[in-house]
Formats: sequence, C-alpha cells, structure tokens
Amino acid sequence: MTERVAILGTGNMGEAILAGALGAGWSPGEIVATVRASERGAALRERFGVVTLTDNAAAVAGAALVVVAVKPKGVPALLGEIGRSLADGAVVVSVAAGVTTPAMESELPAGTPVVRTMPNTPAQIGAGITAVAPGTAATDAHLALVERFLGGTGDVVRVAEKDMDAVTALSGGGPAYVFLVIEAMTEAGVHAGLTRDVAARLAQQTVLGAARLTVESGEHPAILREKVTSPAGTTAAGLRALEDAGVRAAFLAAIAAARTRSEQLGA
Ligand SMILES: NC(=O)C1=CN([C@@H]2O[C@H](COP(=O)(O)OP(=O)(O)OC[C@H]3O[C@@H](n4cnc5c(N)ncnc54)[C@H](OP(=O)(O)O)[C@@H]3O)[C@@H](O)[C@H]2O)C=CC1
Ligand SMILES: O=C(O)[C@@H]1CCC=N1
Repeated sequence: MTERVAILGTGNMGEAILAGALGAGWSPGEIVATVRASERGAALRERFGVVTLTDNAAAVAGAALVVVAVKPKGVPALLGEIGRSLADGAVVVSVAAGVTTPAMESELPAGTPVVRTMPNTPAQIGAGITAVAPGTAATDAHLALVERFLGGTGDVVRVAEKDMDAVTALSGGGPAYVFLVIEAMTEAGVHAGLTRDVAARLAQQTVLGAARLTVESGEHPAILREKVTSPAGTTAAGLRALEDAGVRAAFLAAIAAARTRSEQLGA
C-alpha cells in the first residue's frame, strides 16, 4: 500500500479506523492522525506508532485519502481549513452522521472528490461494516481507494446517499444496541444466580455465535429462532416475555428515532 492517508479528528471512531487499518496491514508510516489535545496525540503515537499533528492543513499535504472524523458540527470549519492544502486528486471522506456530500462539496474547492461513509466501532478489530456513497466528483478509482482502506476495517457496502440516515441508525449506532443487549443479558444471568464472569461469557459468546450462525448458515433468523424454540419449552416462555415487553416495536422505534436524529444533524 503506497498512498498516504490522513485521519482528521482521531477520537473514538477515528481511532477505531486507525486500529483496523493497521491491523489489516497498512503501515504506521502511511497514516497521519490529527488531534486537538497534545496528550491525546502522545497516547496515539505510543499506542500505534503513527505521526500525530494538531495542524489539519499540514496533515493533508501529500495525502491521497483524507478521512474526516470530527463531530458533525465541526465538519464545515474543518473542510474550510484544509481545502487549499489538499493534494491534486485527493479524495475527502467523511464519517460524520448526517453531513451530506453537497454540504461537504460546498466547503471545498470546486471539483474535489468527496465520499460520505458510515462505519461502526467494530472497525477497531476488522469486524466493522461501512456504507459508502460518492459525491459528484468521486470516480470509480477514488471509490476503489476508499474501499481498499476501509476494507481493512471490515465489510464495505455501497448505498445511495438517500439511504445514509437509515444506515447510520441501523449499523452506525447498532453496536450500542447490541452492547446494551449483552449488558442486559449479563445482568439477567446474575439475577438468575450466575457469577458475573460466567454470565458475561455466556452472554457475549451467545450473541457472537448467533450472529455468526445467521451469516454462515444463510438461513433466515426466524427459521434459526424456531430451531431453538421447543413447543411449550423454556425459550417459548422467554420469547413470550420479550414480545409482551414490546422488544420488536422498541427496535422499530429506536431505529426510526436514530434516523430522524441523523437527518436533523445534517439540516
Ligand atoms: N462513535 C461512533 O460509533 C461513530 C461515530 N461516527 C461519526 O464519527 C465522528 C466522530 O465521532 P466520535 O469519534 O464518536 O467523536 P469523538 O469526540 O470521540 O472524536 C472526535 C475527535 O476529533 C477531535 N477534534 C475535534 N475537532 C478537531 C479539529 N479541528 N482538529 C483535530 N481534531 C479535532 C476531538 O478532540 P477533542 O475531544 O479534544 O475535542 C475528538 O478527539 C462523528 O461525526 C460521528 O457522527 C460515525 C460512526 C460511528
Ligand atoms: O451517535 C452518533 O451520533 C454516532 C453516529 C453513529 C454512531 N455514533
């Protein structure tokens, strides 16, 4: 891999992308990461061996790929800061919720290729999924570079930009919903008399195993669920309690609320 990459705003998501890319074989010398606080830079240098800077314009000089990973409200100012320093043909990628490609393009020199993406934090261990949607000047070659870099952090899927707020709600924030489920199942196991360590192990591996089985068997989750649910058995009793509590409706409401919030962040 020969292109230089700049990650601007290396917080939770930026660090997860950095860790995933390095784990996939990108070398620390190919990536520069920017931060606002110098102590944060020192921690990233020590952990990953990358160069860190606080000057975003200096960081993008010579970079073929620029990943913007600050909070949505910080994106316009950051793009204004780097526009004049971008290398010829550099592609600017944003991971920010809600920020559209026209909004990015309006802050950058005319014709700058931009790509809106939505990753998630399992990127840190190469198990993420990122949706990508190109702006008007992004070519297949630009998308190929973006997909090669983000492919190191997990799966990559192309979507229409109009679907990005729904993606943000489902997979961008999705790990948080699953962490909540793992936390709740663990706590329930403790309530049922298991030690916390055993309950945590059972909950984590159950979620991991069920996710893998869904992917690797290719079977519909409803069929897999039926195979667990014996007539008048224990699982039927548990599922009944979940349906009574409105779990299915709660997920519909959660993802609708998150999609609305993503739309608001971009407005
Ligand atoms: N967290 C997640 O799971 C996901 C987040 N995203 C998107 O990623 C983006 C970042 O979110 P997240 O990582 O959670 O937020 P964080 O606050 O953890 O990360 C943002 C980082 O950018 C730094 N920063 C802010 N302004 C500048 C600047 N001008 N120059 C350099 N560094 C700067 C912040 O420093 P300081 O703290 O010192 O201000 C912080 O370290 C958001 O736009 C979000 O929508 C997308 C998918 C998933
Ligand atoms: O909560 C957020 O706004 C960001 C975007 C998706 C995940 N975290």
